[in-house]
Amino acid sequence: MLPDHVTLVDVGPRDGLQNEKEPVSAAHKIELVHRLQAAGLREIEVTSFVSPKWVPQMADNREVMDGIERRPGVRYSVLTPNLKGLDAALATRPDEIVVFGAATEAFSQRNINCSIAESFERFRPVVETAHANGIKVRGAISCALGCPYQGEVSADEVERVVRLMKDIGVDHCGVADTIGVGTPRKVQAAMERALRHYPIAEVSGHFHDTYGQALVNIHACLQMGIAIFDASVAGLGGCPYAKGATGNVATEDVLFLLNGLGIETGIDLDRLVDAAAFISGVLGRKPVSRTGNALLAKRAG
Ligand SMILES: CC(C)(COP(=O)([O-])OP(=O)([O-])OC[C@H]1O[C@@H](n2cnc3c(N)ncnc32)[C@H](O)[C@@H]1OP(=O)([O-])[O-])[C@@H](O)C(=O)NCCC(=O)NCCSC(=O)C[C@@](C)(O)CC(=O)[O-]
Repeated sequence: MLPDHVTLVDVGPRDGLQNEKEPVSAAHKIELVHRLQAAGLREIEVTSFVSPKWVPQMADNREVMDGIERRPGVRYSVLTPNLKGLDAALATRPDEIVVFGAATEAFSQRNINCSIAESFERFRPVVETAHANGIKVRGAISCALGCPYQGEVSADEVERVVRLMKDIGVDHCGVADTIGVGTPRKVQAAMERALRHYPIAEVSGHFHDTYGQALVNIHACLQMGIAIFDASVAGLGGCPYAKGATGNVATEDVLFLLNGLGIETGIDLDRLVDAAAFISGVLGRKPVSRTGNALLAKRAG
């Protein structure tokens, strides 16, 4: 049975914009967050507290977090790879923080400059400190369906990292297809490993649409009862450490699917398309979203 309600986490302001070569102003990022919450998004990944040398686009993290007019009922999350990032993030009152590990050693090294074991030594005090401050911790497992350096990734490798997340007290397990190579059976096998250690309400999917498989993978997760997905308005994005990776699945496309299935999200498609048009205008290109472009063309007559 499919779930009645799905939560979409819009990661556009963070995952979507982190790889943009031209600087996007803090004011535009803040406006994007405002438009997303006006469309009904209740979970927004706003920014990351990572090294500005590694990801310059997120260097304005504090300005962006401080500039948002917060709405009750909306959860604002930020990425923190280590205690330095968490300390800086705490000053901006995030509702949730995200630690991001990888299913493969090669990607862990390229993305956060350490081994998987070292990454968890860094995450452990981050989780403890976040919890001591009453903040929930989401974990993301990159390259759970394939790695740009290693290639195939097995379900055993995914489960190893799921266990590490559970061992250090991470509250939620996000399974991420960083390079978009997953297909439904493989996705279900990876999700099944996450579900051995986390309740279904604390497992989510994060799909990049590089090979056009994201929606079918989300449908495969829905069939398992999974009801939380990351998506990125206008299909923004691409990971700086995964060559050729395109954006996350577009939030508009996921919403169109969910609306068609009669699954409740609380999100207004027209206002979401407005948000997609806004940020695409800022970036000077069309949304990478079938639904967004179709509705914009319809509006234009
Ligand atoms: C993790 C580090 C920081 C380790 O980087 P490092 O060089 O190993 O760290 P370090 O502790 O040796 O410090 C080196 C320098 O970085 C500074 N530093 C150290 N930590 C921080 C911090 N938190 N904030 C700001 N500055 C920091 C530190 O102060 C020092 O500055 P310096 O003395 O040279 O001037 C680095 O590798 C990094 O920032 N990597 C970027 C990771 C990233 O943002 N990747 C993209 C997001 S993950 C993703 O997109 C995947 C996901 C989640 O969406 C799911 C999916 O699709 O797969």
